[in-house]
Amino acid sequence: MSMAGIISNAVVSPSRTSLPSFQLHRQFFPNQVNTLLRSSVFRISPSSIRISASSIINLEAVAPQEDLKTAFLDQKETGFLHFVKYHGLGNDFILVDNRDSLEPKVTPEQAVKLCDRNFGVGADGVIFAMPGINGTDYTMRIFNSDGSEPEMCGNGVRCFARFIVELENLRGKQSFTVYTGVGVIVPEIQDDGKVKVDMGEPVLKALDVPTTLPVTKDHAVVKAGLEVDGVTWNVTCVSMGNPHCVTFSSKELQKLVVDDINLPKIGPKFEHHKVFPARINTEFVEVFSRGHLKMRVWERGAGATLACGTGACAVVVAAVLEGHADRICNVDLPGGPLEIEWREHDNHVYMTGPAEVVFYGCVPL
Ligand SMILES: N[C@@H](CCC[C@H](N)C(=O)O)C(=O)O
Repeated sequence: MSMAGIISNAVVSPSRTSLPSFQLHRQFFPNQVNTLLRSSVFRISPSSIRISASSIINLEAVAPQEDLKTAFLDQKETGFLHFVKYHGLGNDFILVDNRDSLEPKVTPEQAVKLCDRNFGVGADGVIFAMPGINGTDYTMRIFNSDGSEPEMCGNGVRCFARFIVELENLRGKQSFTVYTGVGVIVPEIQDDGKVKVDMGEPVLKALDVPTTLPVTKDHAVVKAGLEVDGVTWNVTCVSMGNPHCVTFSSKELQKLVVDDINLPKIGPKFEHHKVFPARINTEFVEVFSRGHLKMRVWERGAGATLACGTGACAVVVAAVLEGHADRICNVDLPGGPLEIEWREHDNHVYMTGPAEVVFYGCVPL
């Protein structure tokens, strides 16, 4: 449920809390309570908003939710960052309306602070909705939670598409062109609210992934041995604009059981391995059938996340190349499933999945 949704049903109660707080914006409320709430600090729980003021105020009279959202997103107060937090299967992002400039409103250092789950808002990355370039409708840029800038983000682009729909007040089925670090990406909002994205062609040439691992066929690294932490993993390397190393097995284990993988221990060793000059995202995959896979991911610049869209695309490409799966698969991630198709006739990968608002927020910058 969005914060606006929570607010419209909420009873405000007094509370003293030292937990992370957000400044409540007066435009959420009718005039008579503006003054009282303007400087109040609150935190949200599933059923209530707690305010550090001493009065109890009934908020039933707030304006309709759509107006609240529009009013909130229109705020341009200096010194504050207005954002909407979204998630795609638990891969969460702070979305910033940056349509008036090609300069991100947040620096990489500020992004690190905002993404901090204890001292900040908490997210896997910060995404900027910017004006389009090269004839596109919009530009998307993203900072990982460590402040690095990846070329592309699959779950992020679905969240981006839903954010644009909200910013522009669009209705029904929509699609637009988005300029990213990998070129033009085309997300399409479907009737059921899910977002289908043409993720373009996978890049298999080792030098372009990039990896210095020896190629196994056609300049690509498919089921090659890579030693990490004393284990020889069989890996296939795929770039979906950003680099991925996918493994289904090791020399010792014919099939991985992904829940048994110690991700925080092994993930960083893949990420910083010398054969990956731009670092790497790593996917550990279990095959249930030719159309059903399960993966866990260690992301470059973000660590273990609940989902990775580009990762799921890379997994299906690798599964087809290694002969484990057909071209249309459901991929289970810790945060839920994605539908992935590597289409034969155009060589493009298509990803379909959800993107949801978590809450609306405002922080001093
Ligand atoms: N979670 C994303 C990928 C984000 C970028 C990645 N951490 C990288 O550095 O390449 C996705 O859904 O694709």
